[in-house]
Amino acid sequence: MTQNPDFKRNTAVGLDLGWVNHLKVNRNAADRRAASLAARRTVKKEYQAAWLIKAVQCIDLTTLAGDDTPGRVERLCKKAMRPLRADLMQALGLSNLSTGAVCVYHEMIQPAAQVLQGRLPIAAVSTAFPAGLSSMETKLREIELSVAAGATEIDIVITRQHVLTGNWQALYDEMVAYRQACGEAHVKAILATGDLITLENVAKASWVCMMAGADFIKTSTGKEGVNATIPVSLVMVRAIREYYEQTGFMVGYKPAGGVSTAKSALQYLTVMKEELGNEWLEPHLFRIGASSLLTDIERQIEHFVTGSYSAAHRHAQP
Ligand SMILES: O=C[C@H](O)COP(=O)(O)O
Repeated sequence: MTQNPDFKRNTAVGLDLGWVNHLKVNRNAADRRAASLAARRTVKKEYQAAWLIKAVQCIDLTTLAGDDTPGRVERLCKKAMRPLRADLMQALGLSNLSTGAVCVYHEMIQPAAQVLQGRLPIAAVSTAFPAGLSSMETKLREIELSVAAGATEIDIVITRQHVLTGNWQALYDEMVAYRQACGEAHVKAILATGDLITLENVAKASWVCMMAGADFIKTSTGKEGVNATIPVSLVMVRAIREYYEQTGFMVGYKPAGGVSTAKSALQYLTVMKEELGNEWLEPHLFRIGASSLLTDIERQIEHFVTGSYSAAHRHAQP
């Protein structure tokens, strides 16, 4: 996930229940800050194009559908390796561009690996995605099988009932076990924030997963009623910032689910830049989990290059 040999991967630091139990979140303040961030920073023209290229590099290009086929995954992987049309790449003076990774179900790891040949990371969703309600034994085995099949990133789903019942020890223990089962593969902890009811629960779950060694914290599976939002993102990235201040470990952030427009991608980049700084705007610390976002980004870049929009259907869907 990271090319930097000096990068210090997060490891379990122990569960500090006193800290977790005292976490508080002011919902109104988070909403106000979210609204002001969206309104305050707008980027135009070549700056916008540069930010959109950055967004492309941070996409986990995703297909997580019951009717996925090796053919669809093959197209997704080809798109991930060449996310923009050749004429747009040429106009922008770019020779190399790819998304951060592809993200698929376990059964699609092998078809993805055949196309990618190690050129891009494969993230696999795991632990009985999206509900997470299989036995622990099954979930750990699933992780091991996905790593053995070639996934270098594992997106696990947490057990929501541990959060909803305040059983932080159980959440910590499962996250430690998932991290261990991943071995060298990096682990993204999906909190399914739309199921967690309060922002305080989101903050606490973020902290517990980081204390247990998560490499990334991720908002959603894309299957909850409410997926990534800016207020939830503010709570999660502030937890990442404080965790870094306390431990020195840099944990990544992945908003996922419903991020389908270039405009919304720019908002998430803004949150990262304003709250965490430029260091967190790289693919080893920031990903956007999205299935259709790339289509809109390519359209906006085409508009920047040619001055006009083409219909979305003219852009190859992954
Ligand atoms: O993790 C990624 C999400 O499942 C993708 O959600 P989306 O299809 O709404 O972009």
